[in-house]
Amino acid sequence: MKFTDIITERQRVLELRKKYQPLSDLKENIKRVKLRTDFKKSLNKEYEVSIICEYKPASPSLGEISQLTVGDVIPQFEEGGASAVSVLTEESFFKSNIDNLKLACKITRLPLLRKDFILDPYQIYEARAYGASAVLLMAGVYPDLGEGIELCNYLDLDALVECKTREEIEIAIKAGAEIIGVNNRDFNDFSIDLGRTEKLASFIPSNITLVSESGVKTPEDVKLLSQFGVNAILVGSSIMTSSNIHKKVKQLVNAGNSVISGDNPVTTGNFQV
Ligand SMILES: O=C(O)c1ccccc1NCC(=O)[C@H](O)[C@H](O)COP(=O)(O)O
Repeated sequence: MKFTDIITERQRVLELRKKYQPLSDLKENIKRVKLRTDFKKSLNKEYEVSIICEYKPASPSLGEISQLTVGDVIPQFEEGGASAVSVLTEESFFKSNIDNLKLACKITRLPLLRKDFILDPYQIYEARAYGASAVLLMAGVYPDLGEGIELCNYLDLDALVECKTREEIEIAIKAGAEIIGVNNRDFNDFSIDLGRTEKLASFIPSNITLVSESGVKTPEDVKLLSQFGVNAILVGSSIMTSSNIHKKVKQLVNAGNSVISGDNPVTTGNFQV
């Protein structure tokens, strides 16, 4: 399976969604959906690396991960001290859907990220209509990043702009990104390299919120990434496969709480001085 297969499938399902629920309907629905902001704020805690916990039932790299529902896991994310929740909404490869976002809204007051392969403004409106506080925009995938970020601003959504290279970071900054995510997973062979965050962190100014995404399994991983000046870490698989989700989240959260004020007192923003 190639990354382009995911995008092709996403495009196919998107066209069906547009027929099932036209944009005009979504715009009507948005008027009735309570605004959930503060995603960015929840990631910017002084002397603390925030943990974003992801609802992820399956993935291309692991196949089926868990049969637990959002109702099973989100209260445990909350109890463990998660700062925000990411909900995967892709059907075919991640076995979730947009209704899980709506359900998540009823379960938690934590900020909610819509995690998907966003290709079209329709999906940004959809995220807002289903209760998201933020959406993931991939710098290498979304057709016009500046317009995407502007639409997010217009709808009071935060945009987490995912970048894989220094060039993508430059594009994201020019487009007005305020939150940048560095994904540690290679989308060709699915290998993980936490060193990618280390490599790219220095190109991200400290006024931009930095999120490290993917491959985090242990408190040691959290401590390592904390040294690179990240503000937040997005974790999915290792939490979803844990036999004690609440305890696992707490361990990662505690690791994020202790590092900056303890082991790395000289870290400021995304740059180490
Ligand atoms: O997770 C995958 O296998 C995957 C494959 C191809 C494209 C994207 C993929 N994952 C999306 C994500 O970014 C992760 O779900 C998220 O960062 C959490 O990662 P992890 O903690 O490693 O589950």
